[in-house]
Amino acid sequence: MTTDSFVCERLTKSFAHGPDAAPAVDDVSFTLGTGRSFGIVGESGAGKSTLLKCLVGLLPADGGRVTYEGQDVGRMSRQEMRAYRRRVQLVLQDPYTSLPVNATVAQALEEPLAIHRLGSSQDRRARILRALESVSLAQRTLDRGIRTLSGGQRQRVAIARALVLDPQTLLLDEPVSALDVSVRAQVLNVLIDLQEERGLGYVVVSHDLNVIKILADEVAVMLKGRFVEQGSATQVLYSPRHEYSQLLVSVAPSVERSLENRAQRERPAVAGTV
Ligand SMILES: Nc1ncnc2c1ncn2[C@@H]1O[C@H](COP(=O)(O)OP(=O)(O)OP(=O)(O)O)[C@@H](O)[C@H]1O
Repeated sequence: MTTDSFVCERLTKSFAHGPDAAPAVDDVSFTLGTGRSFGIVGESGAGKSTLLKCLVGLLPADGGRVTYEGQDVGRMSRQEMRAYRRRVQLVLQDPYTSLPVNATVAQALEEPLAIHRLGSSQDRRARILRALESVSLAQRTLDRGIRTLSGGQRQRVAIARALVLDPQTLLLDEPVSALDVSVRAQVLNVLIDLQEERGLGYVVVSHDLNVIKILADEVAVMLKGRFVEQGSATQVLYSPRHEYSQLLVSVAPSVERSLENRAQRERPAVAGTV
């Protein structure tokens, strides 16, 4: 039986107030099943990052409700919020700014464990090695400085930094958009494999429909703060109903190839199509 991890009900968030101010997130509802992927696609400024920040409790919502495994995120005590932020990890789009640039990889991966006061030094080492392996980075990477890594390696370290806490859900904000086309497929493959190995749930936002096609089971199309369409990936991507979704699908390259990869579900190596 499928259970739900996130239930987001009529969520609204505004930054400006007054008669002409449009909410950044406007009456958004969706459900994420445990171990499933929910993709949100929309252009820059649609409200995608704001929505993720509300989900993780970094921004308070103005209206509506988010629950995670039945617990109201807006009503958590400090202690509950701390535990929640271990289980739900936000991976930001730009590994250049989200990682401590002067640290080594080992230090960057240990930091979240220290913040959450988790594990003995032996246990921390085991978690770090497991996370590193999960993102296909060699153990010798641990001694490298963050500055010396390529963009793809940094993004994999950013994902590993989330994984050391053994989360259940990752919120992925444009997980590959800061990367060269040639390394996007590498990182997408890591995310696909991780979900199979660890049963993680994903909420993934992107302006790139191909990324959504590869990662998501359910898809919402976001325009000016609202979900104008949502449904199964196959429905939204094959038979979009809203004219804005139709426009997005019509201009996205490599549609068929990505859909075929999803449909096969053996998850072969993602070709460099995105
Ligand atoms: N801290 C803030 N203060 C004021 N306005 C904000 C703030 N953060 C976001 N906004 C506004 O909210 C709207 C939605 O922004 P958001 O960053 O959520 O969009 P997005 O879809 O993630 O865009 P992008 O893909 O460019 O990151 C925009 O109009 C933005 O200017």
